[in-house]
Amino acid sequence: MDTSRYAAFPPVPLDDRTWPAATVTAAPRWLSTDLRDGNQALAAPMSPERKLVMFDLLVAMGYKEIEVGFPAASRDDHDFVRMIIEQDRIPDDVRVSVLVQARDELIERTVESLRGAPRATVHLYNATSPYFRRTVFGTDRDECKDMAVHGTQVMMKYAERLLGTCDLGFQYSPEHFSDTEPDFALEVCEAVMDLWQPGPGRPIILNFPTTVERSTPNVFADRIEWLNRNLSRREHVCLSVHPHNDRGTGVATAELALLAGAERIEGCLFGNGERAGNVCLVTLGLNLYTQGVDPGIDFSDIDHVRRTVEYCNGIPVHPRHPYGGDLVYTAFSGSHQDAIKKGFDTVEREAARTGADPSRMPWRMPYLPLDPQDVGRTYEAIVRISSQSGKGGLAYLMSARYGLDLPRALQIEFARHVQALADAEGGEIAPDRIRDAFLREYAVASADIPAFPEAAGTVTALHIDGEGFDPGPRRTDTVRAVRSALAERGVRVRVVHHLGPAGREREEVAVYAQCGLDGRTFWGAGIARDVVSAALAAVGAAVARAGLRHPAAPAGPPPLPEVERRHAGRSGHPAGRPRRVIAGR
Ligand SMILES: CC(=O)SCCNC(=O)CCNC(=O)[C@H](O)C(C)(C)COP(=O)(O)OP(=O)(O)OC[C@H]1O[C@@H](n2cnc3c(N)ncnc32)[C@H](O)[C@@H]1OP(=O)(O)O
Ligand SMILES: CC(C)C(=O)C(=O)O
Repeated sequence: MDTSRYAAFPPVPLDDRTWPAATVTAAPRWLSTDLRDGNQALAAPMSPERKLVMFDLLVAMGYKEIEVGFPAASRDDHDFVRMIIEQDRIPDDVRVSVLVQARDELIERTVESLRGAPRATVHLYNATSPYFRRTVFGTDRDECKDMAVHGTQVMMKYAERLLGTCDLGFQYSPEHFSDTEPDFALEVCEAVMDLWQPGPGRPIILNFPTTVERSTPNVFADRIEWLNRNLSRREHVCLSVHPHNDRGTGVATAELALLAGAERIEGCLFGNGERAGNVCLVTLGLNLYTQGVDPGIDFSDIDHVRRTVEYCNGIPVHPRHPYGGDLVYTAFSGSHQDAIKKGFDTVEREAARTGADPSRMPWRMPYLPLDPQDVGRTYEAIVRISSQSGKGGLAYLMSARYGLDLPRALQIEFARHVQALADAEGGEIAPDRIRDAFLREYAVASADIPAFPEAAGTVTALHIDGEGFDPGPRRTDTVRAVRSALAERGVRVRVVHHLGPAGREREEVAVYAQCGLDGRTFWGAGIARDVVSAALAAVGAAVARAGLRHPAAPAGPPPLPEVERRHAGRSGHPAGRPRRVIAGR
């Protein structure tokens, strides 16, 4: 590869820049150009029906400025604009805009397409960079400026036809601004403003694109800060940016531009658009949200947004796309899963201690910058198990999905079984298979435990999972009942542990018995509606696993139970744990 064919981008001389110390405290004005820049980049542009689906989505999400097309481009584009106007589909608080080149015949048709709209914006553009001046237009600087001025004149002439019926706004973009000499971009914009005469009640939008993103975002921010300082009539100018994503830094470009004084951002949902796309409005909006700034856009059902965008564009959204991809709230790796489990446990403890509603507590969670429930996702897919997972992830999954809080030593032992399964099979292991593996291995059917060899074994520890609701006398009674039920069968229990925090409601109890038998340790699990039955089953299972099965006990694994999954609602348990562990036992 020959790097000598490429040149580094020139920096902007701005030594007293202030944007690095700025912070963003309010959302900018957003413009969705899904129906224009997004649409023009599709191999198969949207049909009128898909355009309408996209338009309705954008309106429902709360976008107030929507570029609805390039009416002079095609009959479809023109007719769509006519349709939403004639069918009165544009809400009162939404302003549509249409794009046009600085060419007389196109401008007339474009302005005409807006007839009957109560408010709209005409967006005029021409490229201003030296390369385009030379190669595409064959003009010098003055001629290039004249294109913009003439286009504005023509636009204003035709706009008179809409006088009194339409509140017509005006937007001008020096296309390829990021490759244009800043002083020339300013000169062109000033000439356009001299004609339009922005003032009170007559604003102008000046929109500065990185038509092709070719520099780092700081260079663009310097350019925006320079413009912000040098544009005249600044209070009547809405300084807008239109970042593309050729270097993969469209989001950073937009965010630094905001720090530098931009007030409006144009982009597309999930970053559709020419080449590597326009800047992604979902990412920008939710980046603000996770800083505590209201983006003013409804992202509460991100999967609906994603599915609709995929339908309209005919392009799938990458599973790792920020905030909306299928996998972005999922951890496969062990240490991530372990930290997430500990994070949820902390929330649960804190909620139990303070009585706070977990869904209203400040969000702080390892590896999850956003609460998935805020965008309509559940906690179910946070942890998925593969060969990269460890005991923490397993423990989370067993707890969050099946209500089984395994003691640490059992987590470690069970993780080895699952690892062996993952090594043997490769790929992901579905949660239900993990649950089944657990039950098959540890909840071995054993109706009774008369074979427990009094002299040879003892129950080293019983872990009661699900009786955590009562730290007081009832808990003591429970322990007493369990001990005496086992004692009747000649089984001594050394220690009883309670798992799970106080305050958790459960319909079933799981007991995990750690038994020392014949000099080795065997775990067994029992799940039942009462703690005594669960404890007997757990000890029985441990005995059976040790090979000390009572002759009358049924051999083999128990029938697999149905699992009732309950996802916590927004006010539910942060980990979405089911109240009932396993039904039908
Ligand atoms: C960065 C952006 O996304 S800008 C938006 C781009 N979007 C689109 O192009 C989609 C819609 N466009 C179209 O459908 C077509 O290009 C049309 C209908 C507008 C025009 O089509 P045509 O007239 O057949 O020609 P074509 O697209 O090739 O036009 C190129 C001509 O326009 C000129 N031109 C290009 N941009 C501009 C502009 N902003 N202002 C004035 N003239 C321009 C070119 O110099 C060229 O002129 P030439 O024919 O004298 O060499
Ligand atoms: C018309 C302008 C704003 C544009 O789409 C671009 O430069 O990318």
